[in-house]
Amino acid sequence: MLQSSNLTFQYKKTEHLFRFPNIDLKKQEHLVILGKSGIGKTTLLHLLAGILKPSTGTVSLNSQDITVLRESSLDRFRGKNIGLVFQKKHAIQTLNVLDNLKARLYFGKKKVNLNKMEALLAELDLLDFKTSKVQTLSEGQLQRLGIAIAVIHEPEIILADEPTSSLDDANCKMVLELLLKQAAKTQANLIVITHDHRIKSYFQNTIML
Ligand SMILES: Nc1ncnc2c1ncn2[C@@H]1O[C@H](COP(=O)(O)OP(=O)(O)OP(=O)(O)O)[C@@H](O)[C@H]1O
Repeated sequence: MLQSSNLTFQYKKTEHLFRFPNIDLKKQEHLVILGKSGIGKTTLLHLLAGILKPSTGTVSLNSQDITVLRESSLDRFRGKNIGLVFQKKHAIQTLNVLDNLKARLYFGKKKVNLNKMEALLAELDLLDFKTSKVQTLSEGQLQRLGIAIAVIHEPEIILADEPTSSLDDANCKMVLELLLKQAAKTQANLIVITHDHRIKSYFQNTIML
């Protein structure tokens, strides 16, 4: 399903060349990538998502090497196949909760299905807020909306950047269980990058950068 091989990356105007270990995940296998601050975790996640182009190496999702795709094809591919849970919440502030999900489906060229959207919001304890504007949500609700936006289009792979670092143990457990449950529902791969060692036990595969 997801493979990366010989990935290296250098930011413009910097000396350091990042070298990343190879990744090989079969369907429904999950991975946590650990490492201290500044080691390159977000850089690796952005390479896996096709947000950054590597200096060398390949990233293949379902046998499609995304490093050879042009910008517009890559946007389409990412919109359809990848779900991103960002450190900073990325809902559209001026839209309500439901419209944020519709926007994500539209971007991924997937059908809008009200029942499906409402079922997901119910699972994430957000159904009562479906017509609420994003600005009025609490931090926890925003975080759960971030997960809903990342998975509503049923991506092949869910990539999460530090989803638990600022959370207490109970919320850390809840967010991880939600991510794992959503991944199981659509048979997606889940990759989490973090420096939060509490979450190691949830994953069968670990890479330490
Ligand atoms: N656009 C950029 N240009 C130059 N250097 C960058 C850029 N983005 C990140 N870096 C540097 O690359 C290194 C790795 O950054 P990255 O965000 O991947 O680390 P990280 O392991 O995710 O850190 P953290 O856990 O603190 O989020 C850091 O030293 C950072 O300053």
